[in-house]
Amino acid sequence: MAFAQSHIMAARRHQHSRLIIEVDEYSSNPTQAFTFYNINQGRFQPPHVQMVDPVPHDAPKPPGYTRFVCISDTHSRTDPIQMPYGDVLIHAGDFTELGLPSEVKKFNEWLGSLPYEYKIVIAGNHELTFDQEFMADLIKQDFYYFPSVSKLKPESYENVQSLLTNCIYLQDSEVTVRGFRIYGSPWQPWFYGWGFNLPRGQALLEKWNLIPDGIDILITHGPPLGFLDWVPKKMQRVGCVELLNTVQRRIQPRLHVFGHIHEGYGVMADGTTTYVNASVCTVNYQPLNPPIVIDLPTPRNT
Ligand SMILES: Nc1nc2c(ncn2[C@@H]2O[C@H](COP(=O)(O)O)[C@@H](O)[C@H]2O)c(=O)[nH]1
Ligand SMILES: [Mn+2]
Ligand SMILES: [Mn+2]
Repeated sequence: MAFAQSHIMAARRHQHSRLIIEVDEYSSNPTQAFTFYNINQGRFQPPHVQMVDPVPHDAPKPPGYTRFVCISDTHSRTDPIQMPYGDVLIHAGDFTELGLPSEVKKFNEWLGSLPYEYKIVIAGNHELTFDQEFMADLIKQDFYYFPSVSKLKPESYENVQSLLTNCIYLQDSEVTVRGFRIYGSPWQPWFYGWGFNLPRGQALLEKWNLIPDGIDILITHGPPLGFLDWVPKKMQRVGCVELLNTVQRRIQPRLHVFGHIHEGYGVMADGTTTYVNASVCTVNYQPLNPPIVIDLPTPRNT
């Protein structure tokens, strides 16, 4: 009996224990990490890793599917975007230039004009006012790096999230819609000290460790290493190594939507997860890339 009980306990512990992701030895050099894992493991190569053609906007939705319309990096330039039919809108951050309340209100009005059943939004590094710690530091530095934000009164942005009345805003949090568990997080690797920047390695891994097991759709502002994260002018991979390891080894979502690296617009898949870089704006901040449509089978009992 004692054996049977301890055996059951061990099985339970196994069932509830979570895979621990550790900081990668190549964390601080993503280009080197990409080369190493490609040569030694073929980690980013066919046949399991492929570019994917996006679903045409006029393709009929298969019965029993939910249609996701994915956009990112609209940077207050929504007017020319042709929005396709769909059920759920996902915006992966950088909807403004500086997170000014006037920009947030305009974006919220635009969201209100769209017909989707659910609209899910996260912040990016340009939504400065959504990052409360960033704003507190900025005030201490007398707005040295962002003088145009200095005219804002703290009362106008302290509760800036509440201006987003026409969507579900996620910030290290999750929501279930149509049976899909969806998690959103704005953090990305440090680059010139914008909002929600964190150093590569342990600091970012701690944010990814907040993502619960069992998430179906992950939304982050930045890409994981090796998926639509290439910056041609620098000849660099800039995706987060810890995000890749968390996505591929622990979360294994059906869909991972991000933006941030405008040059990486497109769709890839690794056999488990479909990766969408939904940047609407090009590297010159022109809103020329169309929204990306993804159909997923709707979970039963919803
Ligand atoms: N070499 C790197 N370039 C980066 C990184 N993060 C962003 N970028 C470049 O900036 C644009 C636009 O980004 P935004 O957040 O200001 O809209 C992006 O397309 C890249 O060219 C980085 O970590 N390293
Ligand atoms: Mn952007
Ligand atoms: Mn960005």
